[in-house]
Amino acid sequence: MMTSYDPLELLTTAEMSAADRLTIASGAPGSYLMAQAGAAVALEAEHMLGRALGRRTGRIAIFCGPGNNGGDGFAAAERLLARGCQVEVGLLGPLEKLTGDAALAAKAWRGPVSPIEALSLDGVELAIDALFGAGLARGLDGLARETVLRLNDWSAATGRPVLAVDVPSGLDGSSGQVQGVAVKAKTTVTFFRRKPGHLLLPGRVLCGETILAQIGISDEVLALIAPRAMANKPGLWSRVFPVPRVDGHKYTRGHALILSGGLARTGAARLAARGALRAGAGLVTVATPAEALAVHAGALTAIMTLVCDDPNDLSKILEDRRKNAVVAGPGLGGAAHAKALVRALLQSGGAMSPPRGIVLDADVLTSFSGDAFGLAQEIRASGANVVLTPHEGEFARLFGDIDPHREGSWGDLQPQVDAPDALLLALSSASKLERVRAASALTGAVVLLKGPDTVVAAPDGRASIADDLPPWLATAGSGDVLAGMIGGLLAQGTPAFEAASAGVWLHGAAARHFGPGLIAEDIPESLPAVFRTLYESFFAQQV
Ligand SMILES: NC(=O)C1=CN([C@@H]2O[C@H](COP(=O)(O)OP(=O)(O)OC[C@H]3O[C@@H](n4cnc5c(N)ncnc54)[C@H](O)[C@@H]3O)[C@@H](O)[C@H]2O)[C@@H](O)CC1
Ligand SMILES: [K+]
Repeated sequence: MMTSYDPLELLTTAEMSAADRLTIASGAPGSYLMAQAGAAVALEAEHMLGRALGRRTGRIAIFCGPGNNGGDGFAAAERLLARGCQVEVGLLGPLEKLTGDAALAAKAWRGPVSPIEALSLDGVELAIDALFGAGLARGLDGLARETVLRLNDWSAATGRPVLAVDVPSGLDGSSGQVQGVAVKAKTTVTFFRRKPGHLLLPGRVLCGETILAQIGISDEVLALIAPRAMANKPGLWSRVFPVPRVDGHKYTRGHALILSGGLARTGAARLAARGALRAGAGLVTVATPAEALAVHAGALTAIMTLVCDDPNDLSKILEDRRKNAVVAGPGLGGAAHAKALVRALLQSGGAMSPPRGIVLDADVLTSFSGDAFGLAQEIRASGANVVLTPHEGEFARLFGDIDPHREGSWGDLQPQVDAPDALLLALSSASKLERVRAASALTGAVVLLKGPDTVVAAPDGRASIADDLPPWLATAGSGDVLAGMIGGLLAQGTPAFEAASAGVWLHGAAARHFGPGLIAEDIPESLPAVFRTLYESFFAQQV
């Protein structure tokens, strides 16, 4: 059965094997799961042929590997043959070496099996890639590599599609990274739950459209597996989303403070402020150097202004604990100035309850380049709910080349983090998910690493991955708006992980609503329409 909705949980390949084992242990034979997987692949193959040719004929070539992914290929082949399709099967390696369910599926296949190099693609309408799935253990080489390249060349030259079983072969399902080479699929059929690699780049592009099929694994296994990575969809954060209440008023919706840079760079703070206001903060104030006050005052209406020239001014302003969320970074300017302001910001608030929400972005992150330990210590000492929102460049400058062996670099931080060596290794991992998790575990902040596959991670290991951000969101000032929106959600009391995840989703939804041609100013203005749909569909609230 194919699902038309997207469940949130994302399972690593190890978690998926656990789901498989638990299901088999509860009495469902592995051969049954494989038959179901094969049937789901066969169904999609027929759809694809039907779409391409308007009929269900045309040669199908199935490329099977030596494990259970290949077993799924055999199961699909038998199903397609039974449906009257023309199917040919090639196997990587000797038939006698197949074991377990894959051997049973191969035995049940009534047609011939060619060595993989002899399986011709001439005149083929659809190729099925069942070489490797969750069991990929290393980079592809030799005949496996040649076969993948042959499939890709054929597809590029003829425009005919490849249907991948579980993941395109060569793609690591947990990280979304390519191991040597990988198949470029038109469609991927995966089972039970998606994996992080279906969402993370380049995986998402290599998968083409990912279709989820249910093959008899019960949702009950999720309670035992307790997956920590989720697709970033409203279901992830709707429980704590600040839907306005009839008996609420602007003071219950918090007060966001946005720090501005000097005269030449005020736009970024205004974009962030507009984002915070549209995201629902009750009040928004821009704290600006005196030199830029007139510029802001002339350009702002609903948003207030305050003069803030130095860290002392900021500490004074923050004595007002109703200012419960702060955004610092967009257009803030010079490293020394930004760093001094952030120190004052993190040291203010003390034992505020609930702690102040703080978004650190752009120039603030750059001001701590190479000093992730220093930033981590300040964040941890502050007791604030901090969200860091780097793009790849800022992330690399902050966490890229920290030296764990430098005398005193850890300061008093080491006892505060679990498995520090593993954590430092993970910071340079090829997996975006693992890098962001490590950065979060190190700093004690929620970390959001931007991109078409934005990842948000919390210090406890929870993570969300976006899968629907439109490419036109990458426009000047877009990140400033995002930082402001997260500040606006924090001001309303949304917990940091959910505020960051919801901010990412709303940002993408606003961009999708507006469409191509979007500039940063359009994002806050598109939010009302997004809220309307969200409230009606998710909170059953008439708007
Ligand atoms: N819930 C599940 O886990 C289910 C899994 N099924 C299928 O089973 C697959 C996983 O099966 P396996 O664990 O057998 O793994 P795979 O079939 O992905 O691959 C394992 C085999 O490939 C070899 N291998 C790994 N990397 C290689 C490389 N780089 N070069 C050459 N050989 C390499 C291994 O030695 C092993 O023989 C899934 O992807 C899915 O298609 C389905 O049958 C049904 C349910
Ligand atoms: K595959």
